Amino acid sequence: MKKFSIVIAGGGSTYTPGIVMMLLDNLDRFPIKTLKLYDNDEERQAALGKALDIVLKEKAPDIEFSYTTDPEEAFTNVDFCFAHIRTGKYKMRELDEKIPLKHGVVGQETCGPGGIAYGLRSIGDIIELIDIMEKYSPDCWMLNYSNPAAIVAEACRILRPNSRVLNICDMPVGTLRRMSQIIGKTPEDLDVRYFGLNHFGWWTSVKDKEGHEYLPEIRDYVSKHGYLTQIEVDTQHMDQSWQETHKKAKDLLAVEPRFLPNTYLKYYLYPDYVVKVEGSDPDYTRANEVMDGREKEVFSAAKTIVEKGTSEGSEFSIGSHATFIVDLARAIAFNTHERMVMIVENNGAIANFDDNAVVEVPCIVSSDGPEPLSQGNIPEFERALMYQQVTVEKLAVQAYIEGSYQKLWQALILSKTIPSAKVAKEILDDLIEANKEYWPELT
Ligand SMILES: NC(=O)c1ccc[n+]([C@@H]2O[C@H](COP(=O)([O-])OP(=O)(O)OC[C@H]3O[C@@H](n4cnc5c(N)ncnc54)[C@H](O)[C@@H]3O)[C@@H](O)[C@H]2O)c1
Ligand SMILES: O=P(O)(O)OC[C@H]1O[C@H](O[C@H]2[C@H](O)[C@@H](O)[C@@H](O)O[C@@H]2CO)[C@H](O)[C@@H](O)[C@@H]1O
Ligand SMILES: [Mn+2]
Repeated sequence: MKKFSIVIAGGGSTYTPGIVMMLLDNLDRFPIKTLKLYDNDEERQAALGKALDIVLKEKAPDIEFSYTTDPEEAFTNVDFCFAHIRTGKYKMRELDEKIPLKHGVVGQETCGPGGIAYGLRSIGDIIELIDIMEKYSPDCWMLNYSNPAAIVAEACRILRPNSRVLNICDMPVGTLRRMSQIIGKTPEDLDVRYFGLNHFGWWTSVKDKEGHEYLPEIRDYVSKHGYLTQIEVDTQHMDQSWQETHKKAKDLLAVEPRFLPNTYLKYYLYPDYVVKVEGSDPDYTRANEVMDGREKEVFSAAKTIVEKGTSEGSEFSIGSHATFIVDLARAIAFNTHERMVMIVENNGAIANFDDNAVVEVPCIVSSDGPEPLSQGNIPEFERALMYQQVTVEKLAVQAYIEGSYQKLWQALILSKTIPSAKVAKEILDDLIEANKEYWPELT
């Protein structure tokens, strides 16, 4: 079997060890020749790189492993770039969450004003990464997890329409894992129909390979418990705030009882609840929870491995969300025609939605990339919500490209998370100040 060369961009990410461990667990399905880490923060990446060097020497000495901050070295002779960068790091995520909250508005990584702010920081760095990849390895595919995926994907569609970049999200697979537990199956047993935008969608069917429809059974469970399941499905997302999110799916289902909701809809359908009842603490948000939790755990595990000179007894855990990346890379590398929920240009997949909208739908993935599967017409309620949100995403990208204050203000006004043009302006002005180092100048 051919061996592949991979660069992980955002090598210092908290997800890097989980992805590397998962790659090692799948070497029989996806053999690796070279594995490189690339980051623009040398110190952060080296902390993980040194530990992973030890892990790889112990577990897969044949793989050529290295880490670098040099783009040419990182991107030369690679088949795949797995990208998960965070422009501005957790320091800026914290501000994305805290600034809106100060104005009584949802403060979230990818939704509402925080997501828009993050989007305007991410676009430039992602486009730069694509250009570097194309310069040094023109046939390379980028599997891009970097958030906010909806805005990043729209920017790629406009600015690099022919590039081999696939923007992806693990939420659909993560939630399918929960659904499969509810009905005593595994995700591999199930095929779904799904429509929406990234972090904004609904499942309309969950069937096994014999064609049995499980939607009613899952809906019945979700109407009582949300997606909360008894088994620990995911070591990284069991914090209280995520439990609340999975539970809240119950109330999302009440709004549209026919379909199963993506949990991120809570920020748009229950923003008042999120801010006032759920206990969004303006001084301690998810960014703080992640810095005190996942980031500390991952970096202290790395430190222990380096100090002991071995990974025995203090191993990194396998990233549960990371299997999606291997399945996707395999689909491209081996033309597997796997069915996966992907972020793509609509082009008729949702019949009564704009062709040029970036949507999230099931696709068949082959060596040519994803081919969207038709989801037919969607109901008026969902269509209207989606149209409002996709316009937010389009305006944000246009604002970035044109340097337009007006368009960014309009994007914020249109976000269902924001109550008025006045509040939108106040938040925008605070975000501009906080993002001076990262955003284009807006006039
Ligand atoms: N799409 C999804 O469903 C999904 C799932 C999980 C995580 N993510 C995303 O993955 C990313 C990483 O998340 P994290 O919590 O581990 O963040 P993190 O801050 O731990 O890691 C991000 C890394 O990217 C690096 N970086 C920033 N700009 C860069 C650039 N221009 N070039 C190279 N490296 C750069 C940083 O130095 C940092 O080491 C985020 O964008 C997050 O939203 C997406
Ligand atoms: O708040 P964070 O940084 O812990 O997580 C934010 C990411 O959450 C989603 O991904 C989850 C997924 O929902 C869960 O099921 C599991 O598989 O883990 C994923 C993260 O590894 C979301 O899709 C991402 O876009 C967010 O970045
Ligand atoms: Mn996601």
